[in-house]
Parts: sequence; structure tokens; C-alpha cells
Amino acid sequence: MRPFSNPIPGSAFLLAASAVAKTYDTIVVGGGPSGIIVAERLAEAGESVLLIERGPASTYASGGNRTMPWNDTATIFDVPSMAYQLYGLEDQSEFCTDTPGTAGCLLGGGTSVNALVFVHPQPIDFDDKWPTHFKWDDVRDAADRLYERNPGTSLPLSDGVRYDTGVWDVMSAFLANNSWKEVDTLTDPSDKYQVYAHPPWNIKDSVRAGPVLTYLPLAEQMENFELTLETQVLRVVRDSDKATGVEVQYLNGSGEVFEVGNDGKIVLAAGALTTPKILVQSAIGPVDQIETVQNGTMNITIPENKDQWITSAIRVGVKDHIIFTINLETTKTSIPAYNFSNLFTSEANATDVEMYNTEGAGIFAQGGQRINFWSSLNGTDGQRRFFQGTTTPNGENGITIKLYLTHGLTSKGTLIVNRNSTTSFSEKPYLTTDADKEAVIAFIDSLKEMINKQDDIVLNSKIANLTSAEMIESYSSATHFVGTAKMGTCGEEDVVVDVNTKVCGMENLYVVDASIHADLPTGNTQAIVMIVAEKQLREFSSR
Ligand SMILES: Cc1cc2nc3c(=O)[nH]c(=O)nc-3n(C[C@H](O)[C@H](O)[C@H](O)COP(=O)(O)OP(=O)(O)OC[C@H]3O[C@@H](n4cnc5c(N)ncnc54)[C@H](O)[C@@H]3O)c2cc1C
Repeated sequence: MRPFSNPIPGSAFLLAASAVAKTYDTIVVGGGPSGIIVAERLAEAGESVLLIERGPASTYASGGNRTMPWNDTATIFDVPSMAYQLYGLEDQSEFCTDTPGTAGCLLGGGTSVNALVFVHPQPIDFDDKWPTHFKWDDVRDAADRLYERNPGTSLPLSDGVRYDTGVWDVMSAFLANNSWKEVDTLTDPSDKYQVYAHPPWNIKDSVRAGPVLTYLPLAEQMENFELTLETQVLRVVRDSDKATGVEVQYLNGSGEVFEVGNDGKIVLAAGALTTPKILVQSAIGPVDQIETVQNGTMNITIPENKDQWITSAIRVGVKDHIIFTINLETTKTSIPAYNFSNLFTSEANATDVEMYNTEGAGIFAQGGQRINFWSSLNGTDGQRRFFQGTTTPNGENGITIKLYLTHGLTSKGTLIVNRNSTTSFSEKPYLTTDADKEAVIAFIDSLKEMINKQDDIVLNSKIANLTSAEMIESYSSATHFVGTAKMGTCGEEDVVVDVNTKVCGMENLYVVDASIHADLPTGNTQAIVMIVAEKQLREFSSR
């Protein structure tokens, strides 16, 4: 079968028409980072693989067509400095509209729209809460395999120069004055106490990296790999505990069923806010949720006979990092404001355009952050909680710290599926425990104390008189959702998949995306998502 390189909108129809009679060894649902990695590795192992992605192509090399006004071979998803500007664009069609938090509905999923921060997880990110088979010693080989292809970098520019360094200069001096130390967080991910670093980015060859760049092209060279875009999976078709295929819907509302062979398997990788929905729409999940879909507006086929439902008292938990924004101003050092708002116009700075287009260098080849920092503190509940700061310029002499509460947080929410096939939070996953609130207040208090001792930065006047407790009333999601299909021993409370990531009660249905993550890492989620996906090939073949 001809591989689907360079897919174009509508190509899914061609594939459906020609392939509907054939079967696959594996169907992977969702072309985000976890889906692409698993699909590529299984194809590499010789399986026939169909990867089904709901959205369109993203990068230019993958067939994307939203090119820059000043470069017709780079899309808005390629150019690193666009990462922070995607939200400002009028056309937001590549973001999902049916999830309660922001998610990318395009090839690459979150890794095609995210802010590029690429933090290698540290061992305790796994060792604290992940079950057997997913401790650091079990996954370190998978991490090495990922980094070999997709290492990340804190110096992405071909000329070896960093641009727009005003915020780095001020903030690194501030942190060093307070006895924090500089580290290379890519080579030493375990050092996360009072440290700062040049931001680690998922950039390669001056464009956004991630599995669309570092895995998919390898898959597309293989005859046994197919990709279909703009094809939404509605449900897994099953014969009792055996998944036999997936029902899909195309953009024009028509549909098909793709099937796996007798020994085939289906792997869900539609993201933490959508995979639980596909399970429920396949009559797998809490009874009330399956009934909601059955009585819903989407006409999803749910078997009338409840004996065919795979039900349990699952509470679909969800976790996310939480962000607090702290704006500062410099009092002595002048930091010029760069105008990023015209980046996606023909008015973009001509010198910088020239540098990017001819050398892959300059400010456009960088991500948006200028310095990252990490630390931790022990909470009143005995739990060690980690904090991450990402720091950006904010107008003339302005600095914005995005302070994340990360690994160790204890707040959880609940995700539900609605009648119209959207998902939402019945309980948001933010600051639901007193110990989380106390930890954030204590950490912001300590930051303020450091700032007050400094004579060249001050809190922005709008927040200067707020207490830390008042400051944390306003927060935002980090869009790092995990934990909506809990991994563990089937039969135990809320467990959805076993430690082989197989859905409880099913013979050949797996989940590999952020849904199964037992915990949040110290840094952003994309690297750990990719590592867990890398590990899956071995799981599928060895158990
Ligand atoms: C705006 C934003 C900024 C972020 N910033 C960072 C950052 O700077 N650094 C970092 O490390 N992490 C960041 N993240 C998080 C990171 O990108 C995610 O953790 C990661 O992408 C999750 O991977 P996944 O494979 O679990 O799911 P996703 O990336 O969500 O991929 C799921 C894929 O499945 C597809 N899909 C969904 N439903 C269906 C369906 N029914 N049928 C077929 N396909 C379907 C989607 O279109 C998507 O391609 C960010 C995320 C977002 C949204």
C-alpha cells in the first residue's frame, strides 16, 4: 500500500474508499505525540499500521499550508517564535472546540501548538507515583531512544547566538544574588532546587521539533504505514471484549468503519481530554456516562443490551499544572520591547526575516521564554511540591513570570462526557486542596521577599499591594492535562487501564496518551508523554 506522504485535505476520502475492505495489525487513534511515536515504532517493528488523525496537517513538511507571509515553506506551526503568537491569530481552527481546556486538533496535537518548552523529566517524576513497570529504571531506555531522535536544545540558533537577552540578564543576576545556581537542565534534569537555565526548547534545524518532524517522516517511508487526516474516530467497534475496528466520521458528516485483523489491536492516543470520551462512546466507563451518550444528540451507537457494556465505578480524575502570573518592572536596566505582534504579517522586521530565511537564525528561531527556573518546598502535609517559572519580556522594561505549581500538587478534578459529545469539568482540577494553596502562598511570599531585597526590579504596580493569598485568586491552566484513564490493577478504585496500558475488561484495546499518566512531572508534559509512548512498543511485543 502506498504510504500517505504529503496528505492534502480530503485525502482521507481516497484512503477510506480504497482501504475499507482491508484490515490492519494496529489502528492508532490520534496523531498527537503519543500516537505518532507508537504508530511509527510499531510500523518499524513490521506491523501494518493505520494512524487516524482528526485534524489537518500542521508543519510545511507534513503537508500544512498555513504558511508565513514572508516564507512560503514554513507554516505558523514551524516558526519557533510563532509559538507564543498562535492565540492571537484570527483563525483558530486548529484548536479543539469540544474540550474544556485548550488542546490542538491537528497533526502533532499539542506538540504542534505548544509553547515549545521541553523539560526532560527527572527520575522522581516517575518514581513517586507511577506503578510497577513505569519507574525511572523501567523507562530510562525509552527516554534515551526519544532523546536520540528528539533531544531538545537550549541554543537552537545556527549562529550560536542568543537574541533579546535583556530578561535573561536581569533575572539571572537576581536569582544568582539569591544564591540560586545556573544549570543545563537538558543534561542535568535532576537538579531542580533553586536553579535557573536557558529555556530548553523542542526546536531542531530552526523549526518546531516533536514527532511530526522526528518520527513521522520515518513512518511515511514505510509501505506498511498509512495516515489519514481530517478523520474523527467516534467509537471503538467491539465484539464483546474484542475491539474489531473504529467507526470514523469525515468532515462532511459521512462515515466508515476501519477494521483490525484477528490478532490486531487498537491504541487510543486522542489526548487526555478526549480518550475518555471515545471509551464512553464505546460503552466502556461509568454507567451514567454511557447513558448520557446513549441519550445524546450525536446518535452514537450504544448497544441496547447492557450486558455488552463494560462498566465500573470509574471517576474520571484529571490533573493539570496551574499557572500564576507575576508581572515585574525593571527600575535601572532598560529592556527594549520587541514587537512580536506583527510577526504573522508582511510588516515583520525585515532584518529578522532575512536572518531566519537565509540562516535559520535570529530572534524568529527562538521560543518565547528567556529564562526558566525551578525549586521546591515541603508542604504542611509532608508532600514535596515543585515550582517552575518561565519568564518572558512584557513590553518596555516589563518582565512576566509564569509560575507553575507542578510535581507533587495534590489537586484533582473530574472530567465528564456531555450529551453533545463535548467533554467538560464537573470539578476543575485547580487548588482543590488546602495544602496546594498553602504551598503556593508560601512560595510566592518567598519570591516577594527576594524581590523586595532587590533594588532593580519591583512588582508591577497593579499587584504590588496584593497579598500572596489575593494573588493566587487569579490563575490559569497550564494545558498539561493528565490522569483521565488511571493506570493500575484492574478492579481497584477508578482504574481504567492495567500496567500494560490495556483497557480493563478488553483483550486488545490500549491507551498510550497523557490520560494514563499517574502523575504530573516537574516540567512541562510533552517530553514525558513522548517517553511513555516510546516505552509502549516494548510493552506490546513483550507481554
Ligand atoms: C496550548 C498548549 C501549550 C502547551 N505548552 C507546552 C509546552 O510548552 N511544553 C510542553 O512540554 N508541553 C506543553 N503542552 C502540553 C503538551 O503539548 C501535551 O502534554 C501533549 O501534546 C499531550 O500529548 P498527547 O499525545 O497525550 O495528546 P494530544 O497532544 O492532545 O494529541 C491528541 C491527538 O489526537 C487527535 N484527536 C483527538 N480526538 C480525536 C478523534 N476523535 N479521532 C482522531 N483523532 C483525534 C488530536 O487532533 C491530536 O492530534 C501544551 C499544550 C497546549 C495545548
